[in-house]
Amino acid sequence: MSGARGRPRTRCLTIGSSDSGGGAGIQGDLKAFARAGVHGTSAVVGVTAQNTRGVTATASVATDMVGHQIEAVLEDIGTDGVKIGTTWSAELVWLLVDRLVWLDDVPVVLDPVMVSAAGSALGGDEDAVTAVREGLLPLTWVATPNLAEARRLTGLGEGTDPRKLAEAIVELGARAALVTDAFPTGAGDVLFDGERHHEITGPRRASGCDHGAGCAHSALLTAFLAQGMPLTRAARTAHAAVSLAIERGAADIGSGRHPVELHPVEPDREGPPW
Ligand SMILES: Nc1ncnc2c1ncn2[C@@H]1O[C@H](COP(=O)(O)OP(=O)(O)O)[C@@H](O)[C@H]1O
Ligand SMILES: Cc1ncc(COP(=O)(O)OP(=O)(O)O)c(N)n1
Repeated sequence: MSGARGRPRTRCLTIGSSDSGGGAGIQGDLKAFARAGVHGTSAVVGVTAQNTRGVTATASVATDMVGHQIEAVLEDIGTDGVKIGTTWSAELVWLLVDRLVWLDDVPVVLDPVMVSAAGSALGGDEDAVTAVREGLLPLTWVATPNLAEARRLTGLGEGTDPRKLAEAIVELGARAALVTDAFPTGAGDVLFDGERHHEITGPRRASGCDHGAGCAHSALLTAFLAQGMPLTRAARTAHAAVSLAIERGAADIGSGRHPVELHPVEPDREGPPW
């Protein structure tokens, strides 16, 4: 398979849940992959009945079926990057660990989704969080929690400096941690690459179109790393793209928190194209 410029096309696998509203989850990730020019594949671990106002029902997919999806993708198509979103149970997490531990040199981005912007619970129980901590974080290249998720993962309290949260996640085994929407004023993220802290800042958008922002951000980050972009540039480019996607969001879709609307991203160029 080759891309428009004759090079082999980059492939990325998203492991997460369906959002019936099309803004976040698997649907949001596949749109972000397409925007970044990579071929997206998926392993659906759960289904949500969801719109821009919230989640009304959830169901998980049988764990062995998740395993079959991952095997089907990897044995034929292969992957250059993996993004993990919702992880509903410890059993599912340990299956993912078992399958992903064999991937050599493939960036794994973990977006530990626990609650939607509309306030609906999307994470697993405490056993699932423990399994993420003990099993998945050590396989993770970059974890991308928001502040609340970072606190739950680390057990650190309200008011903990986001830089300390990122360091604690690296101590738990991730190679790097990017705490999203980490500043009380303005907007932006805090990245700890295992050695140094980087602040990624930008204007705060108030369009009301932020549903799917976290999914789009971590999916773009996965795509950029899979394409070989250095981590700090990938993190800055993903934030800039999502910030614009909030500003120019899909305000005509739904009556709650409208979805983000990603615009084409060309990571081959020196800087962000916007
Ligand atoms: N109002 C906003 N204006 C600009 N950027 C934002 C805004 N809200 C979130 N972001 C950016 O969107 C990305 C996803 O972050 P976040 O919304 O925290 O994810 P999640 O949906 O997982 O909570 C981050 O790069 C963050 O800085
Ligand atoms: C199925 C599903 N997965 C993940 C999320 C969380 O999406 P996110 O991008 O963090 O955006 P918000 O929902 O917080 O706006 C989700 N909602 N559904």
